[in-house]
Amino acid sequence: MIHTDENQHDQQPDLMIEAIGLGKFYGDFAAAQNISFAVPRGQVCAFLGPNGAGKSTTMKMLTGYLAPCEGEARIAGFDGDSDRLKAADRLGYLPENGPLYPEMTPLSFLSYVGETRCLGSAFLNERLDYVARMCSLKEVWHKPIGKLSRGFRQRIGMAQALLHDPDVLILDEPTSGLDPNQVRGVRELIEELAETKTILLSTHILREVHACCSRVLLINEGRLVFDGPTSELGDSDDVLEGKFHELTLVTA
Ligand SMILES: Nc1ncnc2c1ncn2[C@@H]1O[C@H](COP(=O)(O)OP(=O)(O)OP(=O)(O)O)[C@@H](O)[C@H]1O
Repeated sequence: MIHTDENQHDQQPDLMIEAIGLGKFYGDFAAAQNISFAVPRGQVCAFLGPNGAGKSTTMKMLTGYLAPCEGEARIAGFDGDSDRLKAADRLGYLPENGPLYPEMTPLSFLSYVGETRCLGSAFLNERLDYVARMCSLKEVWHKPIGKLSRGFRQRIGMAQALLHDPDVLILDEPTSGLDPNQVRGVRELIEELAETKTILLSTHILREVHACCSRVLLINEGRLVFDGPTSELGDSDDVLEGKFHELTLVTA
């Protein structure tokens, strides 16, 4: 796809998340290399791989939190390096262990996030109300974050990712460490968001893949080893688990 200033501003791009030959190296070690894929508008895509495969590294490069050693990342057609602020406006990112301020309440933290994003007060109030409802935060809205369970903290992370109403969501293990009821709640939230957003979602829970994602990207030892429709990896969690195992056997 050719991106010009004109088509970036006059029409919505078709490709909302683009990884173009992304690579990150620590000395001789490749945490991620030659990662290329493009997620079209409206698609919900699972990003799978064993521990240490390179999922978070790739997501950090896509979101502008980590500079790639090679390649480019684009969000909604905007280059993550030269057009970083425009890309950030269109993107909501839930990092694996996002920073939260324990002495703040969800309300004060999210208001602060909204101010740093320069959201106008009427829009911010509307969005605070929306995320409090969508992320089921009302009962803890005025409690210090440091006193909240992991489940609530994870939902505050989701709320900050959704606050500015971005088109694109990059969610790094949104259900990690949650109990089964909380997992279900987050899954339902993602299903609802999937109606209007483009989503890249990393997870170790294969059930989430069948529930939410039409496409799977699978990474192993820093390289993309599968990119295709979820249906190509079987129609049950057992079959998916077998394929996952097959595709991620350690090569060393
Ligand atoms: N700053 C760093 N210095 C050196 N190695 C690093 C650094 N950050 C990540 N790595 C290594 O890069 C590899 C990929 O890490 P990454 O966190 O991207 O994996 P992951 O797929 O997200 O794993 P998990 O599922 O456990 O979260 C790992 O071997 C990790 O130890």
